[in-house]
Amino acid sequence: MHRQTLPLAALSVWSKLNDVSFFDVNTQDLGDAKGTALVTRRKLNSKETFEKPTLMIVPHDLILSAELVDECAKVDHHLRELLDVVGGHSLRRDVMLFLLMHTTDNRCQPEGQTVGIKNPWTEYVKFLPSHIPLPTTWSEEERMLLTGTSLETALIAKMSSLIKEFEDLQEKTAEIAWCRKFWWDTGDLNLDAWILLDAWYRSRCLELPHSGESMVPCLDMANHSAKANSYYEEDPNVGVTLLLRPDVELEATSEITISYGETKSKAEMLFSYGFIDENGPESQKLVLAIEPIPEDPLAKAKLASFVGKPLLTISHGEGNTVWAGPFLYFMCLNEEDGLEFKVLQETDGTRSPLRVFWKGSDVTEATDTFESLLDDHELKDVLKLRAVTLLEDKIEQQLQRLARSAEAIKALAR
Ligand SMILES: C[S@@+](CC[C@H](N)C(=O)[O-])C[C@H]1O[C@@H](n2cnc3c(N)ncnc32)[C@H](O)[C@@H]1O
Repeated sequence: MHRQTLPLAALSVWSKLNDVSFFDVNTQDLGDAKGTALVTRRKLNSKETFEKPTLMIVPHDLILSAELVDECAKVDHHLRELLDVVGGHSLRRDVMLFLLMHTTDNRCQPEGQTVGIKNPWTEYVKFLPSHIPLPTTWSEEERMLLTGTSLETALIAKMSSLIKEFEDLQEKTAEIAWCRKFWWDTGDLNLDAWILLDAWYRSRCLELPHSGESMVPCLDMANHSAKANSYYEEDPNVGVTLLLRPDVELEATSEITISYGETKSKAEMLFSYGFIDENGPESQKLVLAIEPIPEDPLAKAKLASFVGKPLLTISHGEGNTVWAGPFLYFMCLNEEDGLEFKVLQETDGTRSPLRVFWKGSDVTEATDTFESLLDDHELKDVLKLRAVTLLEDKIEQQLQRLARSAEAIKALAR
């Protein structure tokens, strides 16, 4: 999408105009590896002081949260119209529509009107990067690198939901004159632009105690570290404050970092932020989707009635490898073993949803606990062996896929 950008050097002017205070902190471009970052202007020390050194204050009215979207939609009839037609699905999608309005080029219409009402975000979006290395923005070849990893199916699902959202936007706004003029007739708005809006949101939003999931201008220039030297707080009367952690001593031009989430796995970091922090949690996890056996006549009923998602998780940490796959136990059972599906007649004559019975007892709410339900069965060892055999098959298939992916990576590197 054609959009205006502003150099990082102009951010200090924007900050002054919008009352964002920086204390001893600058923004700096760290190049392709990390993009923009916050760095110290001078040596800072939080050791031996009682005051928590404040690095930045962002006023409350700049926080892009559900509240700001609602407030803006009250005065901006174009944004209101857009939200009425395609909004209301999720906060993420509403914020993406808000950002879309602010990136829509405000070239004058013939009658002298512009689209959307200006606010501080109209300029701030011009500082946001045009590329974020989230897997959704990777090329086909780069996506191949995820073959056989936990992210492969997650990325396929994410791409298909982004495509659906974009097509929905296109279809529902096709007859709105200003959308047609600025987006569709010019071809200015395409799927890549929608993917970038999603990447902005996911890589820059954070959870605030009062405002909820939000984007905070300027604070969103802070990069992540598992050993972050700073943290943020929200005061609803003031806004968001960035503070130096206690016992931190930093030289001038050191990077100021925050934590994007201490418990996030490496896969989650790559999926939502486009990088892996080598200092992040050590444990390695592989999550695979399990499909029922195609010849199983009960396959559809099992999928429909399983509590939770049919996943296999293999985790490795502290010298130990463990697996969990409750669907495998359910998947390997047949009617002869004691499994039954029934649709019951309710007292009002209606039919109940599918119910699952194991050896005569209703276990509809417990289909993810078959590993223990099997313990009372006279053939429990045989049944459990079937589940382990399915697990072995799944791992074997996975190893073959990983080997093919390794060959593809070698070919790419040549
Ligand atoms: C909230 S933004 C931080 C500012 C960003 N660097 C920029 O250029 O605008 C989050 C993005 O910064 C980058 N990033 C943050 N921490 C990083 C790190 N430790 N290593 C590599 N990239 C990082 C990733 O691209 C991530 O999606």
